[in-house]
Amino acid sequence: MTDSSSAAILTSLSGTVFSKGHGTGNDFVLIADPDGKQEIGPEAVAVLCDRHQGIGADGLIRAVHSKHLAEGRDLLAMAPEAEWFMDYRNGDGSLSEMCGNGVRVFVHFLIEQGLVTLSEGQSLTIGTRAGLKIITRSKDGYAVDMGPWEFIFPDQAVAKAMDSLVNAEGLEVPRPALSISMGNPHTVVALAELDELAATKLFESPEVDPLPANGTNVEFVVPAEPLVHDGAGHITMRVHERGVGETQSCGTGACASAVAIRYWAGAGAPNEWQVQVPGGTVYVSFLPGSDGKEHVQLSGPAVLVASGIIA
Ligand SMILES: N[C@@H](CCC[C@H](N)C(=O)O)C(=O)O
Repeated sequence: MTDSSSAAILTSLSGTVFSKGHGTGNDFVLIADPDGKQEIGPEAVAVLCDRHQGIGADGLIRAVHSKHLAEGRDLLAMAPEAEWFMDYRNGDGSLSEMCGNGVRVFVHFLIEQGLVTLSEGQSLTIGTRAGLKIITRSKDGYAVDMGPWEFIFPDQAVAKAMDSLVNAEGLEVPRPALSISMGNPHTVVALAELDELAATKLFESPEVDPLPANGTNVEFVVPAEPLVHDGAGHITMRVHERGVGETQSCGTGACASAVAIRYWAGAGAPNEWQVQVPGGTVYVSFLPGSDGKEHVQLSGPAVLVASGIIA
């Protein structure tokens, strides 16, 4: 994009109030647009998320009443209480179905803006492009019912416990991987050592073969040795996010990583997981859902650091 087109975009957004927040270092620009009057297109998102010439963030979240978006109206027909919709875009402007860290920060933003009231222990249902999500406020943050997980390539995953090969600079040979949908796509690679994780270079997109139809987020994960202590599985993760690059954390990626490592660990693997990411720790639990399916719950903090006005 040229300097003049970036400047024109910033001028068109002049006066817009924004907040900046993060969940374990996965950072977002947040804009309240309850009446759906300020659609922010892909180019504008890329300009605002630029870390040198914009505000800088991994993604942009617009808080909009569900009734103003087609996807939101479909969800309202099922759940009239889902008043708010998380309109999420990656830092490059592309849409993603879901953002796990973003959901927590979104709800925290709604509360801090006085747009919803939510006490500790209470839950809120919101709309996302991956469907309805229920968020419960806790003492330390928020727990999100992310719904059921799915294999992206179920036949290969079940037959061979892997479905693709992933390569990245720093790895000597391509590694077997498992592709998991958390509403958005993930490909999880297990590495044996923390040194190997540190040596993996994530400036460029990892090569994934076969690549899921809409691209993928790639998680590199080292299981702790021993894997389980204090009743929970422990893993360390780095991620290369679709539409962003390497980030400090990815909530849906942490869920997909726990799914894959638990699957590989086999019978007796725990239902509670702690996922260490460069920006902190998030927690993943597997719980029975009211629909009879296994649901994934993601818990972690949400922080708002600043607010401002686009000049
Ligand atoms: N960081 C997010 C995931 C954001 C979307 C992802 N980059 C994609 O394109 O699917 C999270 O916390 O889940």
